[in-house]
Amino acid sequence: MLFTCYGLKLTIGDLTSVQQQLSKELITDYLTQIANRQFFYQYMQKNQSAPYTILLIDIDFFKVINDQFGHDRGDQVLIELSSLYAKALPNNSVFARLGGEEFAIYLPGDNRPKACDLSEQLLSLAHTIELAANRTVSVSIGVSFKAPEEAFNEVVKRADQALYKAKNSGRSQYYIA
Ligand SMILES: Nc1nc2c(ncn2[C@@H]2O[C@H](COP(=O)(O)OP(=O)(O)OP(=O)(O)O)[C@@H](O)[C@H]2O)c(=O)[nH]1
Repeated sequence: MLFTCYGLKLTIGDLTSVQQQLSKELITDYLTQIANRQFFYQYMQKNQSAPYTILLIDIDFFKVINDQFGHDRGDQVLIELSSLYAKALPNNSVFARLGGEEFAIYLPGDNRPKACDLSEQLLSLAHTIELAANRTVSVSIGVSFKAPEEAFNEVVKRADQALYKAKNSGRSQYYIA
């Protein structure tokens, strides 16, 4: 069967694929192609019953990277970091770009040694992105574990406070809330 939509003749199959594409675009970050903020918060809201860990990751001095190496290189850094992290993360985690140079990871469970190992790994991976001779990217990370009965926005708030401490203590490190 054919439908007419904005002057185009579309089959049901076409409409389904357009709809699927639009649904995917709504939850995907346009630049890095990982999940976006909207998807991340919806996912957290729906997965509140079991223990989980949140990692907030923020690239250090990103404004300086843009200013010194150009906005395109800045974009490239966001893409490279996303790709490195997406490959390194466990399959059951959710990785999203919250906006700008800030990323978040939802990790099922609240295993502290595991969160520490992962944070160390993410700090090291950032340093594999070279900006110039002897100059690499660095990130700061804030970690929080969901407390019983704690609302998801409170868990994120504590991770954000830990991130703030990591930034204020010299960057390129992680803190646990
Ligand atoms: N290239 C690029 N830059 C972006 C994008 N989104 C936000 N920015 C830039 O990211 C920069 C963030 O700067 P700040 O919030 O000052 O943070 P910072 O320089 O990383 O400093 P610290 O977080 O304190 O280490 C701003 O200059 C924004 O313009 C983007 O999609 N691409």
